[in-house]
Amino acid sequence: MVRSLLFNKDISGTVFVPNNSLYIYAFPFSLFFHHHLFQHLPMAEQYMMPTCLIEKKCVPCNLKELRPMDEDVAHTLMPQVEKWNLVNESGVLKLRQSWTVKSFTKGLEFFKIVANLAENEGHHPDLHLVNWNNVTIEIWTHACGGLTENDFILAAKIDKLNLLEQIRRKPSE
Ligand SMILES: C[C@H](O)[C@H](O)[C@H]1CNC2=NC(N)=NC(=O)C2=N1
Repeated sequence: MVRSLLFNKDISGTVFVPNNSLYIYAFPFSLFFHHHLFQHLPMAEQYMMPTCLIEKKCVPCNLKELRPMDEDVAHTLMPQVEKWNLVNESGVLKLRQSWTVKSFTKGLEFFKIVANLAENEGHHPDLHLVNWNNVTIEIWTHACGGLTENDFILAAKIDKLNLLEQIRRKPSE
């Protein structure tokens, strides 16, 4: 139970949903502003933070008992994929991010770099290239119809690629 003076209620895992689909995760901020509230918590709870996604590897999604994660669990991982939006498409949670590239072929180069990463991870995003220079990537685990840790690992690794910088430097074929 994490009480906040600011909101005067239990805010552990609270999500404030402004008028768009971007979720703002309050917990880290409340941790910063209300750290004195945490002194009474056992050490483990005070510093219980998600594992470091960038160092993990995606695992095969052929486990029969694979289940999509709950929305509140997804929010504990969002701070590690802060450029991504968490969207809920008719009950299916997905990670989504969009970029504008300079040309159609740059968009394809963008996809090629992401495809190499996806093949290495054995986990694959949905790639959209629309209106010739708008790239959108959506990541979710098709095998269970929702989000698993694999999706967050892939999202974190895509951000680490620094794609716009990479395709800017590459001469167009
Ligand atoms: C065995 C292997 O893990 C599966 O076929 C993978 C391949 N890539 C995948 N990618 C995504 N996004 N969802 C899946 O369910 C999935 N399944």
